[in-house]
Amino acid sequence: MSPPLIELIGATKRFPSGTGSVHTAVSDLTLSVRPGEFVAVVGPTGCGKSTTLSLVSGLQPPSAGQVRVHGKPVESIPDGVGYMFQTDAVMPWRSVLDNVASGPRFRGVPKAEAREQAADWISRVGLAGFEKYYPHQLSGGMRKRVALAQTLVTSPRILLMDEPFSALDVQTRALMQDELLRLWSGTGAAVIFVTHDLEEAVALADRVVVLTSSPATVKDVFDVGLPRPRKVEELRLTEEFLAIYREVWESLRTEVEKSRAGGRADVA
Ligand SMILES: Nc1ncnc2c1ncn2[C@@H]1O[C@H](COP(=O)(O)OP(=O)(O)OP(=O)(O)O)[C@@H](O)[C@H]1O
Repeated sequence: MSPPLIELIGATKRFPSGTGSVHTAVSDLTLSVRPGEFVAVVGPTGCGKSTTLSLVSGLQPPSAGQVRVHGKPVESIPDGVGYMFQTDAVMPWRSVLDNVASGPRFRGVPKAEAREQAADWISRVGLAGFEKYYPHQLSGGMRKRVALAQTLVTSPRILLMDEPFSALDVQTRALMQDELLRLWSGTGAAVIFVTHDLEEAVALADRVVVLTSSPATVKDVFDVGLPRPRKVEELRLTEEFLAIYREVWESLRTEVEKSRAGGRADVA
């Protein structure tokens, strides 16, 4: 079995709170992800999911414990990491082609080659013919495709995704989930995918990690033994899917209830 690409070992993150005290967002969290593994992270609203991702991305140093990527402690933003967030990082003043080419350009790839790589990825995400369009001329789903191409064009070994599809309508979201699985399969990239949507987590992942209500630590880990390739819309209707969904929800439900009791109205 290949060694983990991402390791959080007893990771804890504390933030100074406004009142001068300290708020613990993540507590003693241990999780590892191997190459080619797709891990979904779910937990009640505000429990510390994004903070967990920010530890892996090097945006936040842990207050205690260790965070390793490629076997080395994370001290700054590690190489080979692609990000995708709820709000996409598409630049409105640049064409689709230049948006996608900007990552390779930033890494020093010559312009013509960067544009060639970008055109290839634009076509892979189904946007061939839209290279010269600007983001405002595209639908939300198309902009997400641009963001996917932007993320994947640099062939990241690690993909960190924080609710990337949550702003999309249901049908577009399902399409994008399928697209993500198709484009990710065979890349060997390790994925951590944070979501509020338990269906999305089970449909996409090899493992679903349930975090506790704040502060976040790992409560349960569920293996999703559903075969690949998957078509999420079809998968959702199967007995196997529903059985895993129910099991994960049982675990998550208690944390959501604790979180609600603690004053968080939103649920996972
Ligand atoms: N930079 C920061 N400074 C202070 N507190 C922070 C900071 N980042 C996060 N927090 C706090 O840490 C806690 C966890 O936040 P985080 O965004 O990680 O939760 P989440 O589970 O991703 O939330 P959501 O479900 O709403 O997306 C929150 O109480 C938040 O206010």
